[in-house]
Amino acid sequence: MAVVGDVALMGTKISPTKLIGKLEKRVFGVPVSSSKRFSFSQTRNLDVSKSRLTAVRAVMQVEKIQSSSELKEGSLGFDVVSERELKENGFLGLRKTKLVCTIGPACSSFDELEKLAIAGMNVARLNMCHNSREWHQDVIRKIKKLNQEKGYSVSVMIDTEGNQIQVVDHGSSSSAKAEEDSVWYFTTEKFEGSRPFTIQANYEGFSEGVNPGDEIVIDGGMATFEVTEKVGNDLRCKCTDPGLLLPRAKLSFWRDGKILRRDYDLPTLSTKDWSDIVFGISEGIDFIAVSFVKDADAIRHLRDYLATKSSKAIKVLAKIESLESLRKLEEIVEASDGIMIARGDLGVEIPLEQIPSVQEDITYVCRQLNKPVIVASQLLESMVEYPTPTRAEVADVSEAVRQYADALMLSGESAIGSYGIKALSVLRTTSTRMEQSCREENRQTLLHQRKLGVSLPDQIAEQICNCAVEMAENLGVDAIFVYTRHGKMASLLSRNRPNPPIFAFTNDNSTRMALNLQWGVTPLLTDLSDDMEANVKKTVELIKAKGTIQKDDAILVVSDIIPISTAQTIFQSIQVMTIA
Ligand SMILES: Nc1ncnc2c1ncn2[C@@H]1O[C@H](COP(=O)(O)OP(=O)(O)O)[C@@H](O)[C@H]1O
Ligand SMILES: C=C(OP(=O)(O)O)C(=O)O
Ligand SMILES: [K+]
Ligand SMILES: [Mg+2]
Repeated sequence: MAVVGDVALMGTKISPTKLIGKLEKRVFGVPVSSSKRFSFSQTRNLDVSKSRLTAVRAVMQVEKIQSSSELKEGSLGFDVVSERELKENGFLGLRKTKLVCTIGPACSSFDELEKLAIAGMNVARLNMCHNSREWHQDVIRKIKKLNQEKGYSVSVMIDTEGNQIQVVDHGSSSSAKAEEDSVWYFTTEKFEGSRPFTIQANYEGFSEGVNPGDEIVIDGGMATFEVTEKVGNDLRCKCTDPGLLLPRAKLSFWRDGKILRRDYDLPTLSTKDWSDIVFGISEGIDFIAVSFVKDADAIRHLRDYLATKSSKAIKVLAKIESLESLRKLEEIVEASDGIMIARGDLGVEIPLEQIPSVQEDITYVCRQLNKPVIVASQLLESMVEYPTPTRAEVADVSEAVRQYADALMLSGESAIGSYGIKALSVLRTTSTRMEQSCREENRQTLLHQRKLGVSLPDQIAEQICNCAVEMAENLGVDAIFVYTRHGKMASLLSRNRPNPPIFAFTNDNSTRMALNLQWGVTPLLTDLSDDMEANVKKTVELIKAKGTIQKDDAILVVSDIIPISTAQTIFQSIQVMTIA
């Protein structure tokens, strides 16, 4: 009571009793009913988090009897996890925020990968900085096998090593400690055995433009050195802020409190990155995340390359992790298929206290420009070591969900941590809870959408999707169905962050895998014809047969199947149907 009184005194307009009601709703999840249909949908999902646990358990039990997810005549390409979540939790219980897991030694076995898939991993990320080609190939093949044989639908992303200046060797196999005032020698010269207080950097030109008096910051603040002398290309430095030197620690150079921007002669994609990309194409990956993007050129270049070299559509994500990429944010977002806010390295380049607002800005720009955005790095960092997250970490995850990020990513938590599955379930339950709060507050009605379309068909598509979502909200429909070959309509609907789930029916498997990163979209692989009536009829029947749709459920149907065969008129429409 005292707390409520305090809150009221602090100027909130909500009366204590109303506030208690609001808190109860938050804590116990009592639904706010706005319309009859809406409340009907919600009462089926009273305790989403609890029934979700049942869902995961249930999936674990049925997984053995699931058949192939590949398209069969008259079947619906539902992945086993979404299908189970839908059966257990109803339409509104489908999680909106997508989950990405970095795969490392802690989770690379078939069983561990399957546990992550069951626990909701939508995309598996392979960081090409680490491990061997064979290791990555083995992981990709296991994921494909899980998808094909056990009915999961996990997309594969490779993340390029990129060009960055980092430590190759600091004289110790694990971490080395830099003590205050100790003198260290930075060089690119390779040395055999141990050479105390010597740090080998990976790039010949690392010291170009660096002068005595400048600072070298390790991993964004782990330790700091002052350059005391330049010896040829090498640097003699004194440790001014003691700390740890980890393997492959990253180096940044500072003068008068500002990061030193030097025109490194380093392309965004190195020779190794190109060979990793060729490897990725041959393994049928779905996404390439490009590290240390400086401008839109590298992204355009890669997309052009993929258009000619890859038979399937591979989506290119730009990682925002440098000052340059922030300066050219809009052109990079426009040129790419999606964005990763790589807060790890971004925190090396900009002051840490700017990360939260920069994250919010990037998330906003991405939604405006209709590109999916992943919030990455240190979301649950303490869970690399501990089985529960800190309260601050849960608050960070919730904030990313409140900002309507499309996806959240685990790094070390899943790659090397002992509690990867637990970390994933923290992401799942935390995002589900925040999504519910956003729904109850109807926060999506506050979203403003920038006009995107230039051509008339693009403008029509955009208007149809904006209006469709408004209708869906006003009518309180149970689900939105969209028929889409390339995923554009599905993403335009998702951009409006509607309350009902978006079922995106597509006949293109790469569209289906790409939509795994899109907020609120459940992609389904199915045959589509030019006859929209037939498509709708067939998919409703198939969903009905799954037992997930009920009498009187209302479905809003959006279609933009553009006939490929004839010069028929393009027909884009919104229809609402009630299940008889
Ligand atoms: N494929 C892998 N093999 C071995 N270790 C890995 C792999 N992927 C990730 N890791 C480990 O997980 C940590 C966190 O992953 P990530 O954030 O992707 O990399 P980094 O810390 O290098 O930016 C890495 O520092 C590394 O120790
Ligand atoms: C995701 C990131 O990139 P990487 O893990 O490849 O450094 C990051 O810097 O936050
Ligand atoms: K990387
Ligand atoms: Mg990075």
